[in-house]
Amino acid sequence: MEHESEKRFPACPKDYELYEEIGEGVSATVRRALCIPLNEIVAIKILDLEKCNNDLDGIRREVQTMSLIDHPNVLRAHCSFTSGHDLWVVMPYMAGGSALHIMKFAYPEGFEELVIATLLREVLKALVYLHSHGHIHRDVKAGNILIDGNGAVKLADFGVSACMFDTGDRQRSRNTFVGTPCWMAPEVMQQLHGYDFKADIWSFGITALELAHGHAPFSKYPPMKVLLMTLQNAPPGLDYERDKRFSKSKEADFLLHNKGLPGEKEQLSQREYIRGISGWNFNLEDLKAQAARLETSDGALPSEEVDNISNTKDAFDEADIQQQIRSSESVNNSSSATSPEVDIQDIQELEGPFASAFASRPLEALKSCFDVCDDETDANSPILKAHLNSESRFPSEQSSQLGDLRAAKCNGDNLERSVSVPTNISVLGCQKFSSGSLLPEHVLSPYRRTSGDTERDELHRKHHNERNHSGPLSFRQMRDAQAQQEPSEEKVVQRRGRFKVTSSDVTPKVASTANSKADQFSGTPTRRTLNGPALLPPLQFLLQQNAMQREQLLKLMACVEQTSGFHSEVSDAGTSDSSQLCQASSREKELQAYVAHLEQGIMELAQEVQKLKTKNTQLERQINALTSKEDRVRRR
Ligand SMILES: Nc1ncnc2c1ncn2[C@@H]1O[C@H](COP(=O)(O)OP(=O)(O)OP(=O)(O)O)[C@@H](O)[C@H]1O
Repeated sequence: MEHESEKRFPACPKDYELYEEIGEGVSATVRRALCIPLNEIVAIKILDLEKCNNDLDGIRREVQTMSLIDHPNVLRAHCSFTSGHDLWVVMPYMAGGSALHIMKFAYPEGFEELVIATLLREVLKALVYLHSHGHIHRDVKAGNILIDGNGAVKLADFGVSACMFDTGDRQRSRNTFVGTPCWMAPEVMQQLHGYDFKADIWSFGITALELAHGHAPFSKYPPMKVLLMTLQNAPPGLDYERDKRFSKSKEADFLLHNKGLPGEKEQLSQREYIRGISGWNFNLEDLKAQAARLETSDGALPSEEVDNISNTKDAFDEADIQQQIRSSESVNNSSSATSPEVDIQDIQELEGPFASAFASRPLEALKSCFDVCDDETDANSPILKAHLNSESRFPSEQSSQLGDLRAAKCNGDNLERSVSVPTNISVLGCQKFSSGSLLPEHVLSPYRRTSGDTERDELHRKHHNERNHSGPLSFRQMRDAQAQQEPSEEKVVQRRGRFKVTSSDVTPKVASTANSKADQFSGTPTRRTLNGPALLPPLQFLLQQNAMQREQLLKLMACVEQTSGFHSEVSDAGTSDSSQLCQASSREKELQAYVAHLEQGIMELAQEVQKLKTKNTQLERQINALTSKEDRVRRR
């Protein structure tokens, strides 16, 4: 355990000299700073309390909880205090930046498997710790995986993000989300039955995909569409056709193909899935309309692109997701069937079999991604102690890749090159940088602008404009989007971390008409009892959707065959495999069978009711006969 915080960090703004901004969230900015009395560099997260609709005490409590956290993989606050309208949270400065930054500037297509495994392993340790202490992180994402100057990986933003979440019931209104809900678990979006630590596991999975692909699933889409797709589709996952570079673990194979899952569990899983979709707390048509409006109104996606997306990517994503339904259901099933303790135990147990897949000295893999800055060296870091003196050992595949990079000239002027050359390459091929290539001083930071450095600015602009719906939306971006979507700030009805739920241009949702399939599909905010008639409309709707998607897929496949150069885009969209079509149709068949089964059940119930009615009539007759007999006897 670290005991950095045993140093007394002053709780007064004048004791800190603020330097450049190193990060920006919805309601907070993060700045590098010097703690003057201790002569130590720190990071200070400055939260604008006016933008946070929680009460101050609640925030204080959360920050206090944060300072009680003591785990090498969880970033712990040194101290916190208020300054005017702001809350200052003083934290250790993580010189390596976030996994998101490293990825954006050096590995835009995602990290190597070894690096991903290493990062995730450290994050899992943090989550096991938090969950076993009854905490939910609620904001697991690459942007919150921070790396210090020694290569230690820490999960950041615990407590700080939590305090931005509130717990009130979702307003029954047409909601507008500002921010990106890419990492948000469906149950958190639904706000129906609450959520637990499993929400973190969802975000963890999304983060894994983010690290693998360079962006979170659906990150190109506007928030409302992400919301819709997350709720509508089965959980995203790796596509082993597209992601051939990743090894296929036995565990993943098991989950993907549901091998050995007993029939009863499979049924339970199916029911879970259907229960999930029939319990939506969203009006599907509203969401679609809003997503469509956002796509065109915010100028993020030109209409052509929107068409492309809706005609290609969506369709393929859908098919891709259909293929993954089995695996996701088995995951859902197993997680829902076990207690939190059991799940945590499972994670711990997984360490054994998984351990062999990781680097024997995991941080070595990370150390290849950035330099160690001597002045940032933390002698107390257990990870540093374990790894600092170790020689890098890489699997042959990675070595050859490094060899390629080694061939590249290390030129400080070439930013892209300088950020993509790992430390050990610098050591081998050229003079080692005294500070990390990924340290803010040397990496092209989106937040740091050096005057006269037009190349940086250009790259910054490029990256800033790319994927303007992915990753942490900058506050300015969100403010602009918000300005378009929300006529006034008063309309905000809820704020959940990065997400704002507003009631702008909203008329209270009137109870859906009985004929509205969409409304029936979306469900009502109160929990419904699961009965046959209630299930039929959503299932029918799902069938319809499946048919439409299949049609789209067939069209697209024909199109792909004709059009050259389209293939990469298609495969990028995550599908193109005819087996997915089979999956979709087998899913359709399964659902049809289920509908038939339900219809039969309903018929049987109707017959039963009829029998009972007849019996009832007979009993009434008997009672009448008895009563008249009794009357007659009495009269005599
Ligand atoms: N202690 C730290 N040391 C170094 N950089 C940090 C530190 N804390 C945060 N950052 C940087 O600041 C960025 C933004 O952090 P912040 O927590 O404000 O935003 P976010 O998590 O992306 O958004 P939000 O809090 O709104 O969900 C991080 O991604 C990281 O790059």
